[in-house]
Amino acid sequence: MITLENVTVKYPGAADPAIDNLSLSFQQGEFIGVLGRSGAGKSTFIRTINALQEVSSGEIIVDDYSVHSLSDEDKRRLRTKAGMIFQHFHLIPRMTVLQNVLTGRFGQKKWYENLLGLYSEEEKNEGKSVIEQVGLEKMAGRRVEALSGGQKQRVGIARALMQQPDIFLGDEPVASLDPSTAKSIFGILRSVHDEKKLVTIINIHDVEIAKKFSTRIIGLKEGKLAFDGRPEELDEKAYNRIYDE
Ligand SMILES: Nc1ncnc2c1ncn2[C@@H]1O[C@H](COP(=O)(O)OP(=O)(O)OP(=O)(O)O)[C@@H](O)[C@H]1O
Repeated sequence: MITLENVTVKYPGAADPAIDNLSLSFQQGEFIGVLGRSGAGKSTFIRTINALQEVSSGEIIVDDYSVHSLSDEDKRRLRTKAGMIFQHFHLIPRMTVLQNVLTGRFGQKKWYENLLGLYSEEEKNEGKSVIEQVGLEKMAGRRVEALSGGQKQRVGIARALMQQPDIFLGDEPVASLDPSTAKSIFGILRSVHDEKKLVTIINIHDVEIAKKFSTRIIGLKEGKLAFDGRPEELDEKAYNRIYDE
């Protein structure tokens, strides 16, 4: 469903590529935890899959389409199919939970509908249903600025769900949360993933959480693949391959 063929990403002026000749394939239903030291290329990897970052060479193929040869319009359409969850949530603090969640439909609506905040009853009901799915039903009318970090990330997940995605991408979505909240957020992500049979690819620093919730672990080191296997295959030797200097 998602294939990377010899993908290299080199930032202007950088001595070494951030992603170095990576070839990988991901199938529907896989929940992939991406590990690696700081600077290993994890964020670049996620952003490249979402066509937010251009490749320097190689190809990314999603559902038979080569992402980087798509027009800007088609790239936007592809992005609506990939729900992105961010470390710092990227929510609108003064708007309510429901209003934030409804913005997940942004890419699928006409510009003036977005400008005027026009949503159908059906969309509002769907918004309420995804809010319920992440356990925030009592807070749909509350402003996001009055929520805890864990609750904000649940809103982030609900907004991504509102996109009706095929792919979930997460760039360190629990890095600013305490360990127990982080686990509960991963629990929600995994149950949504299983229910919708998505492809989920998430960068994470916490190896224990990655092993507990992923079906597959990818380890990056200096932009190259240092590990690709099942969580139970990530033994000490593999761990050292990813994290040793
Ligand atoms: N916009 C940019 N311009 C130039 N270099 C960049 C840019 N973004 C990232 N880099 C470099 O590319 C490499 C990979 O960075 P990236 O952010 O993808 O790593 P990461 O594994 O996500 O790190 P972290 O865990 O610290 O977030 C690093 O050497 C970084 O300095």
